[in-house]
Amino acid sequence: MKTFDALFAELTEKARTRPEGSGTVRELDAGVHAIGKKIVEEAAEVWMAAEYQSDEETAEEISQLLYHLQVLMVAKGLSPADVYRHL
Ligand SMILES: N=c1c2ncn([C@@H]3O[C@H](COP(=O)(O)OP(=O)(O)OP(=O)(O)O)[C@@H](O)[C@H]3O)c2ncn1[C@@H]1O[C@H](COP(=O)(O)O)[C@@H](O)[C@H]1O
Repeated sequence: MKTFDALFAELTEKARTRPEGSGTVRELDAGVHAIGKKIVEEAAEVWMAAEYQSDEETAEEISQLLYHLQVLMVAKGLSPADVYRHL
């Protein structure tokens, strides 16, 4: 099972090596504005799933929101520690 930190390390490596076919690289190239829109879209999907769908579907939507938040962190050069500091 993948953790938040393990996914972040994977995405950081993708940004560095830019492998062919990586959705993360594509999203990073689209820029912060596009990533931000994706975050808002995923947040709405989390909300709708929590109200109207199963716990499993809600968990999946949450995982997608976390992914897009991490892509934004990579785009902005923020580390998990920068975030954890505020928790
Ligand atoms: N965890 C994720 C992940 N969660 C969500 N997503 C992306 O978010 C999209 C889900 O968004 P939607 O539900 O809106 O589906 P969609 O509308 O069909 O998606 P789009 O057409 O908008 O891309 C997926 O299509 C993926 O592009 C993810 N993309 C990648 N990962 C993981 O990130 C790592 C690196 O991935 P790559 O960079 O693609 O190699 C791998 O471990 C992946 O498993």
